[in-house]
Amino acid sequence: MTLSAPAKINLYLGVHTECDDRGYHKVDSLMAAVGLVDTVTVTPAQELSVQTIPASDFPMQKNTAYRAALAMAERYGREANVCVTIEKHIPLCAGLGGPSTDAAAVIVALAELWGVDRGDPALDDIARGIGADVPFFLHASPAFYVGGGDVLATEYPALPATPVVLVKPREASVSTIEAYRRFDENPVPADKPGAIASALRAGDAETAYALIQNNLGVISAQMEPQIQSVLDWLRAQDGTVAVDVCGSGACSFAICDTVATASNLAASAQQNGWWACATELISDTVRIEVPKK
Ligand SMILES: C[C@@](CO)(OP(=O)(O)O)[C@H](O)COP(=O)(O)OP(=O)(O)OC[C@H]1O[C@@H](n2ccc(N)nc2=O)[C@H](O)[C@@H]1O
Ligand SMILES: Nc1ncnc2c1ncn2[C@@H]1O[C@H](COP(=O)(O)OP(=O)(O)O)[C@@H](O)[C@H]1O
Repeated sequence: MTLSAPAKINLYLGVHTECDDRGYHKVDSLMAAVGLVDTVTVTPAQELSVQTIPASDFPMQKNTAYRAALAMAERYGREANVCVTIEKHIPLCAGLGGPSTDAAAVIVALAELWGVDRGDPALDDIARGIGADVPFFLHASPAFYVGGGDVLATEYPALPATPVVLVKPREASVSTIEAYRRFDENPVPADKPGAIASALRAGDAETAYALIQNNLGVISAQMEPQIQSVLDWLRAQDGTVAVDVCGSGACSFAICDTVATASNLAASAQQNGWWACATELISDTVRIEVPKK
């Protein structure tokens, strides 16, 4: 079975200083999937294995896909005897949710193989046990998450296939843990999410894009000056409608007026030595690919 596992951007990220029992910050997170995908293949095997292309520099057992398979096996009393191959396209330490979407793809694949209803709430519990962003990839996009950013509050109508450019300084990487730690040292207050949530509920994409914000991204840009350089550059370009950091970074995104703007900006960003990709907002999260006849 082959699945496409998309990246996400945060249209709104509001981190608060309060933390829950796990030490997770209270987070309001409004996420949307984009068309940049990892491709995850899950096939029956003698035992569980996970490999990535290109190969990872960390043990298979630490891969979120491996952890998700074990958690599924434990919950449903089954053996996770599958070989998982992940073609990686989503950059690491980017705030694009790469590890989270890969984990969600394995949850969806095993649920399908074992006849588990995709609406089973246990899947959300397993997902949030792997990481705060994982539940998002099991549901519709865009959607609003509360709690630690891992509890679904509202799914919204699909947004138009809006052009987006993603730009990441190649050497920059921000650890999510470190970004939250620095936030605690010097918290930046967040505006309330009500206005952007209302715009999305009404299907008013233009108003929603004007209200994009991320108070954790402010911290990440302070931690990594190259993120600030990318933000400044994107904001100075013609045709960018809204610009912000993806989650905790180090990637940033711009909503663009046209497909041509997104692809021209990706080309110019690459000439600046940055990783960049022109893509668009999509309405699906993890999806099982139907084999071509
Ligand atoms: C910041 C966000 C925004 O979407 O994502 P990324 O930018 O990393 O993609 C999320 O809040 C991250 O989600 P995710 O990357 O899944 O985080 P996890 O693996 O669950 O947590 C990593 C660490 O971040 C901190 N953490 C995470 C979530 C949260 N609400 N409060 C926290 O303090 C904790 O220190 C935790 O140990
Ligand atoms: N399936 C996976 N794909 C990529 N990285 C993974 C995966 N599973 C675990 N990791 C680890 O997660 C780290 C990136 O995590 P994180 O910074 O939270 O990503 P992001 O911010 O891009 O969502 C990698 O450096 C790697 O060690």
